[in-house]
Amino acid sequence: MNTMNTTVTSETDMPEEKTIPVADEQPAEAKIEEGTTVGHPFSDDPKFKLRNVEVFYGEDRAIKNISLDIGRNEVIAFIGPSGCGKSTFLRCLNRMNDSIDICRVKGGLELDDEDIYDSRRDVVELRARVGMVFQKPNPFPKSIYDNVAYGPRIHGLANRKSDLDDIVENSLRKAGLWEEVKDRLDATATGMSGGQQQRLCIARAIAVSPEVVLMDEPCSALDPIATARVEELIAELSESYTIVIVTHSMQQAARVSNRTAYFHLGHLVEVNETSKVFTSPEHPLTESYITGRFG
Ligand SMILES: Nc1ncnc2c1ncn2[C@@H]1O[C@H](COP(=O)(O)OP(=O)(O)OP(=O)(O)O)[C@@H](O)[C@H]1O
Repeated sequence: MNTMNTTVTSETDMPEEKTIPVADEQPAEAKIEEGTTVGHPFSDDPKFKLRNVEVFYGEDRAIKNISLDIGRNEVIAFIGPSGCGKSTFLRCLNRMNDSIDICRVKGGLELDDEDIYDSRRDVVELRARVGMVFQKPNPFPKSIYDNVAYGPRIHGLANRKSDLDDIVENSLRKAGLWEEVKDRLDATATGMSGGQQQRLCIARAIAVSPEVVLMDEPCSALDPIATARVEELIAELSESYTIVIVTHSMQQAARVSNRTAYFHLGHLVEVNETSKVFTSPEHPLTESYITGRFG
């Protein structure tokens, strides 16, 4: 038998192998064109209009020319590999990056057509309108009641004790916590379970009647039951608020959001209806990420 035709004599004779992309190794067709996002990054009824946004930490550019609208009363999820800039971009929406000395934000960022970064803007008022819930529940070392009453007190939202009581009760009800805590409002918040503490932080955020709630991986410190409870809550809150959620869980993004934004190395690669992102993504990098090839 003549085996000459099948004998590999050098590396160049090797059959071509298909490579699977990993984090630093992108498929050739997966080039990112800076400032270009595939899908539907814009909205007919934007709450936030974000244009050519760049964020620097010192000399390092963490956000690279991102333009996006966030619609009124939509739930939008930010997903992408670790370090791609999801939290940095989220924190621009209520100027949480102001507290980081080396951080600079450039571009057009508007909330209801008003410049978020206008130097005359009252940042305390901005953060009352655009509340935030963090990864790790961070209740104040105060009573359950005082945690929720804190914001309304500093913003002067209640003139009488009975008004404040109503705000506290309504906020705890909306956060699905009232029945569990109504008989121990004076108990210290730090004695609650992690899931209860996170729902308390959500109650605290909504007590000042925000228009937007930003959530930075709100369930990452919670068990599956507490996570399910917070996800139900997001669905209920989405009727009244715009919600922006950063999540590492694609299942969570699929369960709670209307649109999903995929970030990669500081770029916004794709924004689309959530069902589309998870069933037929338009960009090869999104596809690689959601099929678990990297990230
Ligand atoms: N305070 C900071 N000082 C300097 N660099 C920072 C700071 N915060 C974030 N970065 C850098 O900015 C980039 C984006 O980080 P960011 O935390 O926004 O990403 P992320 O997608 O939210 O990541 P993760 O999913 O791991 O939370 C990273 O390179 C990170 O190292």
